[in-house]
Amino acid sequence: MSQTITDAGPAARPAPALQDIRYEVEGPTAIITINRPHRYNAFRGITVEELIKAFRLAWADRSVQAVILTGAGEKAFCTGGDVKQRAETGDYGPTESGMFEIGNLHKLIRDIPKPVIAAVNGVAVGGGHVLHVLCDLSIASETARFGQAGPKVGSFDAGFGSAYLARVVGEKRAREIWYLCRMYDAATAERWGLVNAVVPADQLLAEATKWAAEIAEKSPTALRFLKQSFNADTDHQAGLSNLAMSALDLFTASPEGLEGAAAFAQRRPADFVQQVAWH
Ligand SMILES: CC(C)(COP(=O)(O)OP(=O)(O)OC[C@H]1O[C@@H](n2cnc3c(N)ncnc32)[C@H](O)[C@@H]1OP(=O)(O)O)[C@@H](O)C(=O)NCCC(=O)NCCSC(=O)CCC(=O)c1ccccc1C(=O)O
Repeated sequence: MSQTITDAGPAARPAPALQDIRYEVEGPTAIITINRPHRYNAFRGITVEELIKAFRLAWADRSVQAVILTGAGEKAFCTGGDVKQRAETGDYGPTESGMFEIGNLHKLIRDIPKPVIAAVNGVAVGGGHVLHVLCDLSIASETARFGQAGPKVGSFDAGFGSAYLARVVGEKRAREIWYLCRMYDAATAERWGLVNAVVPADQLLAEATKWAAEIAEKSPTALRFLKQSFNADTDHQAGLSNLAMSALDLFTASPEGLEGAAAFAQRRPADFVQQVAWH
């Protein structure tokens, strides 16, 4: 993905038609909302493609100085890959590009030279948890819950999802999160440094907007260099992410990976051990 997007101004580009997300600009803030509440805001291929379009719009729009990423409804921020879609078709569904670009989305959230704030309005699990971890800042509602679930449903993110998480919460806690697949409440997330602040659910978006407005008072150039400086220390994890996504492509098509998705869709415990293909 290109590192430089020429700022031609929003008028130069027609707004794309979006079906899985909403993109709104309010003053200096772009608000990107994953809008699949019937699937707890799980993402499919199209969702990821639209998120990439939205982040690129926010990058190119000089009036936008901060981005808020959130989920529609009160239940979920994002629950990662759409496991039902994967159980039905064996993949995350068709896309314009023909690719499932979750790795590029991860890199884009890091590369957009403007602070990204996750407003975590409910469950953030699996690939949805990874999205909030990758945001510069996270503000959670008191009702938010956090965790990784890949090893329960035949998936994993062994790129930023493991390595960058360990930078945020430390090795022991990152390993606990991935190995046990428990869910953690907002107070624990705040204590562990996973989120910057916790607020009542009805104040979440207002609080995130307030933080974005405070950011917008600062020098965009100073913030751009600071973000790039913070990122530089972990940019090598992008290579790890490429490897992890290649591994995940193979794993999700394996009997063990397919068993995880099928068990979730059929609401039964998975029998992984019978499907393991190595000794
Ligand atoms: C989120 C839950 C903990 C919520 O539990 P609960 O409150 O009891 O509600 P439910 O009745 O379970 O769910 C409500 C409703 O939503 C549907 N749903 C929830 N999550 C998903 C999902 N991920 N995909 C599709 N549908 C979902 C659920 O089926 C219900 O629908 P009904 O019609 O009412 O039946 C709980 O739901 C839960 O644990 N969900 C599974 C979350 C999960 O496992 N996500 C992880 C996917 S794997 C992953 O994300 C790690 C890998 C990764 O990051 C990645 C990296 C690169 C490429 C892809 C991925 C990827 O994400 O796969």
